[in-house]
Amino acid sequence: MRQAMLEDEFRDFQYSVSMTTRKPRPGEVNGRDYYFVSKAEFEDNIKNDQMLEYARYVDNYYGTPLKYVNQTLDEGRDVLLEIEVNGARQVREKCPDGVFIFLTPPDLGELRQRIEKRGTDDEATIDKRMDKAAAEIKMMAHYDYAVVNDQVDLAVQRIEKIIESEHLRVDRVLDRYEKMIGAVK
Ligand SMILES: Nc1ncnc2c1ncn2[C@@H]1O[C@H](COP(=O)(O)OP(=O)(O)OP(=O)(O)O)[C@@H](O)[C@H]1O
Ligand SMILES: Nc1nc2c(ncn2[C@@H]2O[C@H](COP(=O)(O)O)[C@@H](O)[C@H]2O)c(=O)[nH]1
Repeated sequence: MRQAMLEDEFRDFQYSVSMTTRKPRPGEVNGRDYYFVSKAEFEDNIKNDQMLEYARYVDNYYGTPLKYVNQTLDEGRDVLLEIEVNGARQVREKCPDGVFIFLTPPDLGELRQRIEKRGTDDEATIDKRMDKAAAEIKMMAHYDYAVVNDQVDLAVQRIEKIIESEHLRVDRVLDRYEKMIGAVK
């Protein structure tokens, strides 16, 4: 589902395309779903400080290239990162005003069925992904919101509401109102 659904629903937001050393799944397109790179290329990006964050996840690197995120934020637009928990912790440290949403399956049995149905992973990899999923749920306390992905359209609506509300937070708009008051003095 990745960005196809999200971009459709969140027209004002830019989805950040991650970099990974994972092999593309059937139908995945380089530069749209991920930048698929070699381990050496990924490690070069780390060495050259070109990643906002990165992590190892089930035998592969995943990370967010910094350049695109900075460019989008400089244009005054929101950036949507869909990343695992270790990366999210790094982003929290670097971007404390970010909003952190924990997206969770209805339960782990359902998640296993979904991954099996996708048909892209062998049994050992599915086991590793399930272990990760269980461990990640323990990190939920470090997030701002929890959204259950029971149905994609409902999950999207919940995320959209969070983003809308976050834009209305006083600490995000106060500056604008103070300028308004200042202008009439
Ligand atoms: N609400 C849902 N109902 C049914 N199937 C779903 C739902 N959400 C996701 N899926 C499917 O479950 C599988 C695993 O989804 P999941 O979101 O974990 O992986 P993904 O979309 O490939 O991206 P990523 O793991 O990188 O976040 C995918 O095949 C996805 O299409
Ligand atoms: N830390 C990061 N995690 C990422 C990034 N892009 C994706 N992910 C997460 O990896 C797992 C596995 O993804 P999959 O496509 O192989 O199923 C999943 O939890 C993604 O959210 C990233 O840039 N940084």
